[in-house]
Amino acid sequence: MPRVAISIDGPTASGKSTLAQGLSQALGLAFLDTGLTYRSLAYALTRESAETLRDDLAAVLDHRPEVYRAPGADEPAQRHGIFLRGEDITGKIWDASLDDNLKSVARDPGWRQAILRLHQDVTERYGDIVVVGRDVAVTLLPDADLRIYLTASLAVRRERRRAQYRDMRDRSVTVGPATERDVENRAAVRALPKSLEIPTTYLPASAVFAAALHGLRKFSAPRPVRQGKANNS
Ligand SMILES: Nc1ncnc2c1ncn2[C@@H]1O[C@H](COP(=O)(O)OP(=O)(O)O)[C@@H](O)[C@H]1O
Ligand SMILES: Nc1ccn([C@H]2C[C@H](O)[C@@H](COP(=O)(O)OP(=O)(O)O)O2)c(=O)n1
Repeated sequence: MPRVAISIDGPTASGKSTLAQGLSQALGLAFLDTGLTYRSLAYALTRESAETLRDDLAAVLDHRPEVYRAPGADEPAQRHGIFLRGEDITGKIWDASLDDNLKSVARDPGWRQAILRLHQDVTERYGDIVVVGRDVAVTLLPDADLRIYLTASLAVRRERRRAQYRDMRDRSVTVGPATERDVENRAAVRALPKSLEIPTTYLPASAVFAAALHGLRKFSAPRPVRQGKANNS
């Protein structure tokens, strides 16, 4: 049973990875960025047949999450790494030419199911974890201690992504409005217990981090003992 499991959902450039990285470092957790698996599969499809990948994705693709083994550690004990048949492809999954493959993978329920199974293996192996990505609260971490949904206006998300990738010519900076999937996902997270929506448009990353920690404390605090009428007399 994990000591702590946190899910972070939200649209592109709402600050999911930034918050996850901060929480995993502060609390000494693993950090699984599920978007990296979607990107890796988009890349793997340029090298392997869809049939081979569908048959047993975990046998071909290895996603090693970032891991902080102690709260407050300066450096992770392990950095994010994606391996295709043992070859490190972590640096190859960002090219904008993979965008079409990425969209097909994300839309296909069969691929989503295969990726979910791979992620379930990872969360079982690593235990205490922060997981980032669309739909993870609903599909991957049904027992999370805290479910975060981040929002930010489209203009702010576009500006964040543009600034983030300013010096990286191969990366796609396209950021669109929240998709139908984002809207459904937001409603689904809201309906779950221990969920916290953080509107980040006007909040610096440090304030988002503080709000998340506050939520974690609130939801993990023991419930106050109710005083019955008989005890109050
Ligand atoms: N609250 C915030 N305020 C301003 N910039 C932020 C905030 N959160 C994240 N950023 C910056 O915005 C960019 C996108 O954040 P990122 O965490 O990669 O988003 P996501 O994982 O949701 O796509 C990064 O450059 C990050 O430093
Ligand atoms: N759990 C996930 C993670 C990513 N995806 C899809 C949607 C995203 O456009 C791509 C790439 O993920 P990534 O985390 O890099 O994307 P964002 O920065 O959040 O837009 O994969 C998904 O459908 N479900």
